[in-house]
Amino acid sequence: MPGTTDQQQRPADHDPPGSGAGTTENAPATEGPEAAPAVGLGELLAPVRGRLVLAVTLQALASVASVVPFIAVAELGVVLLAEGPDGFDRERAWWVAGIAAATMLAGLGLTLAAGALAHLADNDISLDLRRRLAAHLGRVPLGWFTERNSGLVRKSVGDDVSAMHHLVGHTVTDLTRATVVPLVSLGWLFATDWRLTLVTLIPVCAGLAMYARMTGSASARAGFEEYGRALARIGSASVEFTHGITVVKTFGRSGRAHRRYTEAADDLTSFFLRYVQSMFRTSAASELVLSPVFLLLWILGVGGAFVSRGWADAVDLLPFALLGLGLTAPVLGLGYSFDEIRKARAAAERVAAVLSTEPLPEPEPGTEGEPLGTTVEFDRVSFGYDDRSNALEEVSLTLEPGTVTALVGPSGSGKTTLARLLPRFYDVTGGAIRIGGADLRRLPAERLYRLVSFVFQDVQLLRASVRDNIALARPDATDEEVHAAARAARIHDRVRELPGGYDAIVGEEARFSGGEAQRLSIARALLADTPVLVLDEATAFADPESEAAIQDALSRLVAGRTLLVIAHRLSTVAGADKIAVLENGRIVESGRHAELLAAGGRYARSWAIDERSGRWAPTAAAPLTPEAAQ
Ligand SMILES: Nc1ncnc2c1ncn2[C@@H]1O[C@H](COP(=O)(O)OP(=O)(O)OP(=O)(O)O)[C@@H](O)[C@H]1O
Repeated sequence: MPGTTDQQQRPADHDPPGSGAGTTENAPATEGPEAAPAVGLGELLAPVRGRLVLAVTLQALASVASVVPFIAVAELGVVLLAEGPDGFDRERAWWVAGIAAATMLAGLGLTLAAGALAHLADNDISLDLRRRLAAHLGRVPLGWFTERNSGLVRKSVGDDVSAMHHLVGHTVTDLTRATVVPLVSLGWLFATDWRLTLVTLIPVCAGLAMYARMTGSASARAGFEEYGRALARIGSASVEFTHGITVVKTFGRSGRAHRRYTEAADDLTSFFLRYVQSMFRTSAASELVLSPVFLLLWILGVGGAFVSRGWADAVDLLPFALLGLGLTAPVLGLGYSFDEIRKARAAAERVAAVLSTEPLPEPEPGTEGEPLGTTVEFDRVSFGYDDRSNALEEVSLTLEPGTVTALVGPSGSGKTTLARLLPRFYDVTGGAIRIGGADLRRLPAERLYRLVSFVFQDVQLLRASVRDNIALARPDATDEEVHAAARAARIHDRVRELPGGYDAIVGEEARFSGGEAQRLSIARALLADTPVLVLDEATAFADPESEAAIQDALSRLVAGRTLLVIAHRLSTVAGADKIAVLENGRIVESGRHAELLAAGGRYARSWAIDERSGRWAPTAAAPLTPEAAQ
C-alpha cells in the first residue's frame, strides 16, 4: 500500500476507558464491515499440522518409553527378590536393566526430538501468522483501524503471536504426555493386579473430581467471570489514570481518577481473597490426594492390607508404588500450566478474529476499471456504519479536475464520513463513487492510491529517516525530488538543521512539533503527487505558530489538483470552486460562496451567524485555491 495511505491510518495509542482492550483476555472481535467466516484454531495451525502430528507421535512414543524403565525396575525387583530353586536369574536381571537403560535413553531422545519439532513448528507458525496478519491488515478497510480495533491489532500482531508459543511449543506435547503416560501405566497395572489398580484409582478419581468441580461448577465459572470483570475494571481505571492523566489533572479530577484506580485495586484484592477462600478447601484437598506422597502412602497402606490378607504378594506392590505416582504427575503439571494454556487460547482467538475481518474486495483480474481523467463523482452515495441508521443518504456531488470543493455543515452532518469514502476507508452501502468514470470498487488498491492521497488528523510519522518518511509513497524518488517537496512544504530548513539532516531517524535523532509533522506529511503528499487530494483542514491549521507556513505549503499542494476539503474556515470556503452544505447526511445546498449567499438559505444564515460569533472569521492568510499557488 502506498505510503500516503499510511499517514492517515490511525492506530490510536490508547484503549478507550472501559473497553478493557489490552487488559482482559476477551478483546472485541471486529467492527465496521461484517466479519468474514471465522478463522478457527485448526486453520491457524494448518501450515504446521504435519510437524505437530509428528511431534505428537514422537511424544507418544517417548511417553511409552518413559514408562518402561519404571516397569523394568519393578520387574528387576521381582527378579532380585525371587526365591525358590531357580533363585536369582542374573542374565534376566541384566536384560531388564539393559532394557530400562535403553528405553530411558530412547525416551529422552524422543522427548527432545518432539520438543524440538514443536518449537520449530512454533517458530514457523509465528512467522507465518505475522506474515498473514501483515498481508491481511494491508487489505482490511482503513476505517477498520479505529480506536476500538487498534488495541486488538496491537495485541494480536505483537503479544498474541508470542503468547501462542505455549500452545504450539508446549501444550500439544504436554497433553500427549499427560494422556499417554497414565494410559500405559494403567494398562500395565491392570495386567498386574486389577483389584489393586481399582484401589489405586480411588484417590486419583477423587482428586480429579474435586479439581473438576472446583473449576467447572456454575459458581466457579461465575467467580471466574467476576475475576475477569474485576481485572477489566482495574484495567480501565489504570487507562484513565495513566493515559488521561493530563486532562484529568487539568480539570482538577486527579483525586477522582486516583480514587477510582485504588478502589478498583481494593475491589480486586477483596474479591480475590473471597474467591481464594471459597476455593481453598477443595483446592487443598484435591492437591493433597493427588500428591505423590499421599498416593504412595495410600498404595502402601491398602497394598499392605492386601498382602497381609494374602490377596497379593509384597513384590506386586512395587509396580504400583512406582507407576502409581506417574498417574497424577502429568495431569497436575497440566493443571499448573492451565493459566498459560488459557492465555494462549485467548491469544489464538484474537489472532483468528483479526484474520476473520472482511478485507476490502479487490476486483477480479481482467475486470479492473480504467479511469479516464480524474473527475470524481459521488453518485447517490449512501453509507451507514451499522444497519440502524445511515450517516450519508443519497449524496450526489461532482469534483471537477483542478477545483477545490469544500464540505461544510454542522458537527455530525457527515463531512468526515463523505471525505473518507473517497480513499476507500469504507465501501459505500448504496450508490457509487467513480474516478474518471471507473467505480472505486473496480480499482486495485495500488491504482487507487496513485490517484488519491489524503491528509487527515493524527499525522503518522514512522520510526525511519526523515527522507524515508517523506518518500513513503515513492521510495525511488531522488534526493533532489525529496528536497524540493520539503522546500515546497516549508520544512526543508528545519530538516537541514538536524544533526543527521535527512538521514536523522524520526523519534530518535529528530523530534517534530505538531505543525512541523504536518508540514512533513504535506511534503509526503506533494511527493506522492496524486491528482486527487482529500484534506481535513482542521489538521492543517491546528498549529497557529506555523499556520502561515502551512497555508503556503498547502497552496502549493492543491495547485492543479482536485481537492476535497473538510472546511472549517471562511477563507477556505469563500475561495472554493464549490461548497457543499451537509446536514444530517444529505447535501442541502451547493454552489459558490456568492451564489449561496445570494440564495439566502442555510449557508447564508450560518455565514451570518459565524461571522457574528467570529468562529469562522476570515484571516489574513491566503485562501486555499489553486490560484494562490501561482
Ligand atoms: N466510526 C463510526 N462509527 C459509528 N458512527 C460514526 C463513526 N464515525 C462517525 N459516525 C457517525 O456518523 C455521523 C457523521 O459523522 P461525521 O464524523 O462524518 O460528521 P462530521 O460532519 O465530520 O462531524 P465533525 O465536524 O464533528 O467532525 C455522526 O452521527 C457520527 O456519530
